[in-house]
Amino acid sequence: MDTKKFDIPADKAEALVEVVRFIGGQNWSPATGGNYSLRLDNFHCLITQSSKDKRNLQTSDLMVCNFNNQALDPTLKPSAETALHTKLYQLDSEIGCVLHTHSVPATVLSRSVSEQVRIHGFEMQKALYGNTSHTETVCVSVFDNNQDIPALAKEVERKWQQGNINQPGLLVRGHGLYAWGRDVFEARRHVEGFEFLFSCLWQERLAGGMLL
Ligand SMILES: CSC[C@@H](O)[C@@H](O)C(=O)COP(=O)(O)O
Ligand SMILES: [Zn+2]
Repeated sequence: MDTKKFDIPADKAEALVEVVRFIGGQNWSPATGGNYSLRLDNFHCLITQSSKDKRNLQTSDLMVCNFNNQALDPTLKPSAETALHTKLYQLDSEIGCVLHTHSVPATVLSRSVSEQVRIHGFEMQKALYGNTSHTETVCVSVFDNNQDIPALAKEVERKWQQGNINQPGLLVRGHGLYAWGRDVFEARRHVEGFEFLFSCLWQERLAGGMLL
């Protein structure tokens, strides 16, 4: 067990809390759903404790876990989905922040497709790293939900290694969005971009097709 004391950098904790409160204010993290983390180094992340109210998160609601999903302070209970965060940090050393939301559009859209959500024709696609035109097609991978989070993380690893995750986010069916970025700012832009795009797609579906 890694019980090393870790001094949490105040600026990082405050930046993470600020983005989580913003997300909570959008109603993308209701009923304690969602979890949020930030890389501290190549072995540790700062992550939300389990079952905290994300709309009014405090820096004291954060804790440090290592990439083996162990809490440095064993008296604190880390997010139930810590293993997905730590898997992403290990898959890509450039990932600096992982944000997991439970919005209505992401949840319903993920239940209406099989393996991916295809997004085409929206200017907002450019909010997602690597996308430069509405004429491209953004494919967001969808994973079946699983209460066994380490198993779900392994499935993410498998698809990642096959090259099948090429956007800064993925959906878990009937559950929500995981989005990431090199820092909190970029991860927030990705969450906002995805949530906007999912909302557009869902509203188009409700309207019975494209509104063009
Ligand atoms: C309110 S149910 C949501 C949880 O089961 C889970 O999916 C979630 O996102 C929050 O879990 P948490 O342990 O608080 O990080
Ligand atoms: Zn969740």
